[in-house]
Amino acid sequence: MDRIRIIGGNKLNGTIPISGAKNAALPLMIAALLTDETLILENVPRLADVALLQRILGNHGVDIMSAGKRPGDREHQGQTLHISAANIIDTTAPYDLVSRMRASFWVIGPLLARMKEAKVSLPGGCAIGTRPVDLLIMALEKLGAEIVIDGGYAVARAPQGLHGATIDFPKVTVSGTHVALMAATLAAGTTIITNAACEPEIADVADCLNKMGAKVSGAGTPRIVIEGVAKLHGARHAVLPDRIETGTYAMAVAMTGGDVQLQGARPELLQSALDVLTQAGATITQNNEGIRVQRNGAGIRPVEVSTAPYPGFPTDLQAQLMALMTRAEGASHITETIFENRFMHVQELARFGARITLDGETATIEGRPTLRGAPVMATDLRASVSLVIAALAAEGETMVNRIYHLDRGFERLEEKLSACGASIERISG
Ligand SMILES: CC(=O)N[C@H]1[C@@H](OP(=O)(O)OP(=O)(O)OC[C@H]2O[C@@H](n3ccc(=O)[nH]c3=O)[C@H](O)[C@@H]2O)O[C@H](CO)[C@@H](O)[C@@H]1O
Ligand SMILES: C=C(OP(=O)(O)O)C(=O)O
Repeated sequence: MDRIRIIGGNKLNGTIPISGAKNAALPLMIAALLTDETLILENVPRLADVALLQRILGNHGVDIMSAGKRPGDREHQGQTLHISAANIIDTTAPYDLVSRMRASFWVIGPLLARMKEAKVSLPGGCAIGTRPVDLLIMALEKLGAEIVIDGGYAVARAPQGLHGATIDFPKVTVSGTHVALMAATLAAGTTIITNAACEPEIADVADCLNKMGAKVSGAGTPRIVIEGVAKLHGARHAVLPDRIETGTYAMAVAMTGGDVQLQGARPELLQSALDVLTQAGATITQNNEGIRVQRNGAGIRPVEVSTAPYPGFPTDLQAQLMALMTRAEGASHITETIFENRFMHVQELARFGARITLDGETATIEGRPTLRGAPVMATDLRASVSLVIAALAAEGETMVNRIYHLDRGFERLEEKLSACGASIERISG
């Protein structure tokens, strides 16, 4: 299994290109199931999750071609995928594939809408909480589906097709909103989703659906209205930049000190996180290229932060902020309100000498002037990258084990960081 070795202590200086967002690319690829014409997606990141979803879609009979570079493309431009679901040969998404990536469960929405049936394995448990799918099932039932759980599968049927409905989510759910939105595009009549998730990835998917002929308005707000259409067609769409990758590298720079240009980043996608970084002592400026992050001289100031649905501080940046606060000049408090058990990084950060105590959903972090490198490993994606952030500032060597989590969500991580002066290398095998 690959590992990453980091020798801490170098400041980061240079440019980091921001990739397309994993959490938009996945539902956009799934949206291709809604049409028998080709959906062309640009700026798709090269990630393990994207490759796995290609396999899952392939299993349904979807044809995916990765187009070569075009003249004028940047050296590391994301890939362009031509996705054609002209013939769906199988409406079952099997356990061995779905259990490895939660978002693959979302195929249930488009399959039901277009094929009137789907049999999808319940997604695997995950290291950040129980993560049920009851609200996704509730939304599809409102749209007219009959769903039973049988043998670990959600078996869904809508023999008469789906129909429009009002779906009022009792809590904000990104997965629920994606699935309801995609399914409603082909339902007969109008669907209104209230208390919808407002994450930019939802608005990106809605933009793409509208290019495919859907009639969606209000995406990016808590009230989305979808007028169902009989058929969707092909389209071309570029995946928006990854705000979580952006925030992660911004925190890495705040941690090590230095001056880095996050190329292609869009500040409006992560304003709450940038505000927290400014409070912590980083200087953030927007320019034509993206976002510039600097911390020169000043220490790291402690912060009080609670995670919240968009536009609040993202849970997907909570672990990275905690790593940063391990070196703050004072005590910070970070409260996790989205997932009940997203603190697996706490015990690993302790290996660097960090002082963190947990009380329910709140972590208190007593900042320390120095961390020391250590062997570490993590059980989820963002926790893993928080260990990389700690390691970049720790004295001596850190070995990060089990890095397949990192490969799920960070494209060329070690290449991007070493180009800015980090001492970081992947050790294969
Ligand atoms: C691929 C992707 O985009 N993943 C993101 C997505 O996950 P995901 O879409 O799974 O997260 P949700 O927004 O659905 O979950 C939010 C909360 O609602 C709960 N819930 C959800 C569905 C349900 O049927 N019942 C239920 O109780 C969850 O357990 C959680 O406590 O949004 C999360 C919250 O921003 C991010 O951390 C993930 O990175
Ligand atoms: C939790 C995440 O992903 P997933 O929802 O696919 O587990 C994430 O991207 O941080």
